[in-house]
Amino acid sequence: MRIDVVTIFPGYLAPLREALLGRAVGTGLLDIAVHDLRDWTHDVHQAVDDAPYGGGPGMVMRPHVWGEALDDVLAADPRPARLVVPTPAGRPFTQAAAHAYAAQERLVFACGRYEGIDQRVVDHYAASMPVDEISIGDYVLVGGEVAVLVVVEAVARLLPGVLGNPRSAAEDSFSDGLLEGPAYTRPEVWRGHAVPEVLRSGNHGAIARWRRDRALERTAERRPDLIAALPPDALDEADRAL
Ligand SMILES: Nc1cc(-c2ccc3cc[nH]c3c2)n[nH]1
Repeated sequence: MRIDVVTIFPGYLAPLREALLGRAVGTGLLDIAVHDLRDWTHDVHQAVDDAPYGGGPGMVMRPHVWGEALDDVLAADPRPARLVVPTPAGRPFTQAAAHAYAAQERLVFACGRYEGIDQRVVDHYAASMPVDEISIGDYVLVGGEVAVLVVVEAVARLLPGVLGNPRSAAEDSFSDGLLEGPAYTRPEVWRGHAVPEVLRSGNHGAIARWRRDRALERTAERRPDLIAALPPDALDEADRAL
């Protein structure tokens, strides 16, 4: 997979070179290119923003700079790409979306700043390629870069070979529509808190049941919306008895 990120703060994307993602890049599982939007400006001030039509606070990112940048970035690789634009007004980014993105050959991220990017940029490219305006949560960041870090990490970990143990991704929270339950490791007792006995019993059937029950309890308590969204056949009789 190739990932391109266009931003006025390339340094914000440095974490993509670290740890798990850095190794994925180093082993060729992932190809990441970060581009400075200002490289496509032609004025001495390298202006990328201007006042909003209709008035209002802040500035809006100018369409022509974005157009020149995205034209060049898209042309640099023949693989079909999906343009992803983080915005508080976007569709929620979910684990299902992460799986869909992991199947893409190429993702191009446009990082907005200020009050965002002139809407005509999204409208223009949406006429010729898939474009997603996505939100990583109902809170407002200062720019799209942090959202890109979140999305790239959620997607990259799903790529074959990136995670040491592929079962981790298969047993993720949300993989079965539920939140993960609690996890424990040594010591058996820590500050008077003991590990639940069933987890030390060696009874794999009882352990699986206990973990499922804890996941159901946690999901019902913290995210009843996920319970409501489960398909009718998702809960078995034992689940319903909980
Ligand atoms: N989920 C979420 C996305 C954002 C976001 C994305 C891009 C820009 C550009 C300027 N402010 C931004 C905020 N905030 N919260």
